[in-house]
Amino acid sequence: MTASADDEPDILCSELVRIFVAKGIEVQALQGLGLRVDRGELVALVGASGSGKSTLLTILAGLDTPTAGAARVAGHDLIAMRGAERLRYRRESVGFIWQQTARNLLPYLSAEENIAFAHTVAGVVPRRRRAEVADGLLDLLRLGDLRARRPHELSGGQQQRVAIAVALANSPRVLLADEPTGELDEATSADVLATMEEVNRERGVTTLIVTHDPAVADHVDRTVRIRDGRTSTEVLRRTETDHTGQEVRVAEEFAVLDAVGRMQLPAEFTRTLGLRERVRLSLEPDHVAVRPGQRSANADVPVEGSDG
Ligand SMILES: Nc1ncnc2c1ncn2[C@@H]1O[C@H](COP(=O)(O)OP(=O)(O)OP(=O)(O)O)[C@@H](O)[C@H]1O
Repeated sequence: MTASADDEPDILCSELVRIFVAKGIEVQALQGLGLRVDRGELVALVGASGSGKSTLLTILAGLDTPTAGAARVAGHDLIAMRGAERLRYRRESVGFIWQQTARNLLPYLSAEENIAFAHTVAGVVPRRRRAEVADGLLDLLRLGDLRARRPHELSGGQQQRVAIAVALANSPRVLLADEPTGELDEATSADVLATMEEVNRERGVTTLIVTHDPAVADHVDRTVRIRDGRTSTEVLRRTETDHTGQEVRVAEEFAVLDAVGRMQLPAEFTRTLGLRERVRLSLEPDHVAVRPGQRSANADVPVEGSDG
């Protein structure tokens, strides 16, 4: 492990590529993806099915390695990391929550025993402190009364709350969740997302949630969208006070410009203006204009594609 400077982001990916070869056919699941998540941030990662979200999360979890590019998480270089460090990274630096509630917990152990098992496997928390750490987590996740129940005696939402406690057992710097509300109904999903928000606030654990759940917008300040294996847009949200003194949430969407100046135009823009293959770019005083490269039927009317 390399010691990380205090201002180093907890997740930093650049030009990440992951190519799978299945039956002789190459699939580029990640195509030069960049992502930065600062310490203590709570970020949602969204994108259509097949856009590369799970591929990215599996790499960040230390379970797969990219074909090319750079990725650092919690001070670890995920590309250079080998056997023993990789194992230690998975046990100490990251916690995971999977969509399938059953995948997160051992079915024959109670909530409390599942946390104790995570402690035993990793051996990070000293024995004398384990009971106290488990009590703190059961309190934080509102599981005090349910500590002796086994997974099948808990609702889906309660199981995911135990899963969060288990993921936090070894005080990881980074929490990764792959569709944590995918098997839950709307009300339970909102409860699990609110719990993750609270855990992030209380413990300061850097959290990345991959989700299709639109309700996530109510719980995170930043949503990153992946399209075709690249980060395409980000939505930033902030709370402002309007002229009547009311607090309102304001959301603003940005296109992501990568280190070498590439960005993706929204599919709706390219479709509406028939932009394909070649476009005309021009630098205006305060914006860049993108025009169709092919001659338009009415050449006198320039079509402005983007105003920055
Ligand atoms: N092990 C694999 N072998 C071959 N192709 C794969 C493999 N894993 C993923 N892919 C392909 O990589 C692309 C990205 O898949 P990925 O599972 O990362 O998408 P996703 O955004 O998580 O989708 P979903 O929202 O449906 O889970 C897809 O085209 C998928 O078929």
